[in-house]
Amino acid sequence: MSQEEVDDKIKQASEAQKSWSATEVYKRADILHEWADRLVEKQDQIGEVISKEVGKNLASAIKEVVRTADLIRYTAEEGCRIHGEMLKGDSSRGGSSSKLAMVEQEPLGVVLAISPFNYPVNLAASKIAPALISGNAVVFKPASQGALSGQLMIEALLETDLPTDIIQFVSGKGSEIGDFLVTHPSIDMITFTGSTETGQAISQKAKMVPVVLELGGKDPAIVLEDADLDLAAEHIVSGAYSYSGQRCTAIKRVLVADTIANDLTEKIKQKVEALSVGSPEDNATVTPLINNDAADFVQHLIDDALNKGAELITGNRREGNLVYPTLLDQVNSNMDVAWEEPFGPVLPIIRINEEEDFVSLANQSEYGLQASIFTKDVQKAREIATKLDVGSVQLNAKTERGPDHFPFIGAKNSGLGSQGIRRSIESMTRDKLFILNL
Ligand SMILES: NC(=O)C1=CN([C@@H]2O[C@H](COP(=O)(O)OP(=O)(O)OC[C@H]3O[C@@H](n4cnc5c(N)ncnc54)[C@H](OP(=O)(O)O)[C@@H]3O)[C@@H](O)[C@H]2O)C=CC1
Ligand SMILES: O=C(O)[C@H](O)COP(=O)(O)O
Repeated sequence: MSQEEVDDKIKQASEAQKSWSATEVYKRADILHEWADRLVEKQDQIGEVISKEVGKNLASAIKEVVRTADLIRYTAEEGCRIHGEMLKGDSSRGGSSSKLAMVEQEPLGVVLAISPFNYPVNLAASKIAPALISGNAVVFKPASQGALSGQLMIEALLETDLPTDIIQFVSGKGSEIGDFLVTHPSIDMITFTGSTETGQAISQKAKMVPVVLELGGKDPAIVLEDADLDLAAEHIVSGAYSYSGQRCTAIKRVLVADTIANDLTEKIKQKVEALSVGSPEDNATVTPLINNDAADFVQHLIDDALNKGAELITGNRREGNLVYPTLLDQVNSNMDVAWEEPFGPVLPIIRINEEEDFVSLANQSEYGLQASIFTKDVQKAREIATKLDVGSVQLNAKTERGPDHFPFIGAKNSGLGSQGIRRSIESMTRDKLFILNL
């Protein structure tokens, strides 16, 4: 789309929003439920397009559509439970009980939703549904690779009774229309998921509008001496390699006590070598990466680590965009793979000798999305968790965003604000007071 077309779309959204915010919440909820029904009906069709468009295995792509329908239904229900509050004035010194404030949640206006390629339906709906239930209009810009899936999802929404101008689908490269969108005077809020680089640029350009950002990560799996190593290996492999590591919440480094590192590495190796590698149509776990640059970057991380003395446990094979699952041991802080987010199927193992290094190394990262701790000692896990500079800590399980109603937060360069159904609704509304002076 040209900037003129985008401008028209934003104006239409802004105009339509006024009557939408006056529409009863139960009617907005009915529309969202209908949207969820349509998505479930079309799960095979949309799943196939996701799979072909972003190379996600077909079963996971279909699962993404069904998960999204659940998210939308939960959002519709949650929106019906937002009631505001009543405050009495006599709780502050000098105040009076004849002053009563009704606090209501008002929509912000037009929400700009920008989503990444890797969950083109789920991460779009997790922005669109909360915006709609709270009375906002939405301008939705999908990732260019992911735009067809996004369009199908919006077509399903437009089959409901939603007034058509409330949702505006805007296509075009972020590098061409991104700045125009994020600085447009009729955009009242920006909700973005994508890379840290793009997110930081958006937050610098956006003028006086709330911005919620979910960005990159370098989630560590911290494995303590007493951990159940079979459980840890199972979660680490599924966390690191599913969808070829193209998840913000993928496990992107293992910090393991040196005394158990050999055993853990062997268990991880066996599971990695059992992963299916191949095409999305055949439901392989590891499939070709989104583009050639992404595969080049992962290859650079592997080469850099090997040149600097890392030990290749398995992998380091490539066919075009397809990078075979790669496991590296003896990784140290001088290697790029210790710090960079690969967004691909390479996992570094970093051996830890001093207990305090678990936390210090985890926190040295610029990112702070999630962390996993594997141990039988809940008290110790809790002590470590309180020191980790991340949004969420998982005990004895892989890092992950779901379930979708949990708050999802990125600390440091991993984000700004909080998502998760209720938090997303709150981020798209503001308090408005009507004060009775009786
Ligand atoms: N924390 C989280 O919740 C998640 C974080 N991510 C992170 O996202 C990254 C991968 O996703 P990817 O799609 O490559 O991320 P990008 O940052 O490249 O793109 C994300 C979105 O931003 C758009 N965009 C690009 N440039 C601009 C701009 N100047 N202004 C406005 N919008 C712009 C893109 O459009 P276009 O495609 O047209 O360039 C796309 O829609 C990883 O770093 C990953 O960690 C991913 C999922 C979840
Ligand atoms: O983009 C991502 O990585 C998603 O937010 C991950 O979601 P999940 O951890 O629930 O799969």
